[in-house]
Amino acid sequence: PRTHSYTKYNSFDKVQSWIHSMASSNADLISKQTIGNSYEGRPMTLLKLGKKSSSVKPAIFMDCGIHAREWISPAFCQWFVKEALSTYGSDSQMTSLLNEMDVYVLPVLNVDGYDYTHKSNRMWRKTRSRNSGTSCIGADPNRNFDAGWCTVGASNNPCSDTYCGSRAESEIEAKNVADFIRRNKSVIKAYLTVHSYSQLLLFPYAYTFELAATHSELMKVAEGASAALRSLYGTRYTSGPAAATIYPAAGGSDDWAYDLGVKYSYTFELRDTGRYGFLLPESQIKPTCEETMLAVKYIAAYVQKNL
Ligand SMILES: NCCCCC[C@@H](C[SeH])C(=O)O
Ligand SMILES: [Zn+2]
Ligand SMILES: [Zn+2]
Repeated sequence: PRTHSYTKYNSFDKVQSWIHSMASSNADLISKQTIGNSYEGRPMTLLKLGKKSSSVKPAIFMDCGIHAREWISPAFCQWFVKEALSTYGSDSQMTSLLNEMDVYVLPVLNVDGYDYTHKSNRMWRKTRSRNSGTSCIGADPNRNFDAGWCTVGASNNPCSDTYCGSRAESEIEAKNVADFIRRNKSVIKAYLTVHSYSQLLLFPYAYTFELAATHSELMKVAEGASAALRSLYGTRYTSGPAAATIYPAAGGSDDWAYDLGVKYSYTFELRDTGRYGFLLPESQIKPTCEETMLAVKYIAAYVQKNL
């Protein structure tokens, strides 16, 4: 049967059926909405976690699977949803968080690419959009946002894995996310985007070496989150502004959200540091998700305290 598992890398179809079953599991705490379709017509289904309320609540937005081959990322978003729903009512912090805030979770942003890595090319990164004038397919959705678009750390060659696209938000998947965040920017207080690998907790900017206006606060929170993560299994993360900590890279979703006014904007690079890389064994899904929960909850608690 189409069995979904939190400790396996689930196919797109399994994730989709899981999303629907979660959304119908607890109408008081979770609902779903499709924020648009992908290039190949797959739905981009967003889960909204949080105690149902007639008034608008401040929110956190988290996306996973923007890069197709980074399978541990969607696995974490699924884990987060399970943890949130199963510990609401028993874990005081999660209960407080979901009472006071909403948490939007997009389990798989790059749905076409994710499906393609399961069926064709495990190492695919980009979207699956057709580029004119070449047989090379797709653009890097994390170079496609309107943030210093294509100025640094991106390529204008459609055959490159960091192709920035024909224009900012040329990729419908990036546009669907940007549209949703724009529509809700008055309530979205934090943006988290989950990638792998390298064990890094990055924050703006990647499109410039200039420090963000709130650099010291972003750094303080990142260091606290990394320490929380490390407390479980000793996994070591490096925190810092992306340009200097990993590499300069324009067009990123985190830089774009930060410049839109989302004060707390972070990119996670989950396990490992290169031994398995994108091919992280399923045996590491559970420990990776457990430790990452601590970091995400740390950030969420900080955001909630500073509403
Ligand atoms: N906004 C860019 C943050 C730094 C780069 C993150 C990595 C994740 Se695979 C990348 O998009 O190359
Ligand atoms: Zn990535
Ligand atoms: Zn990465």
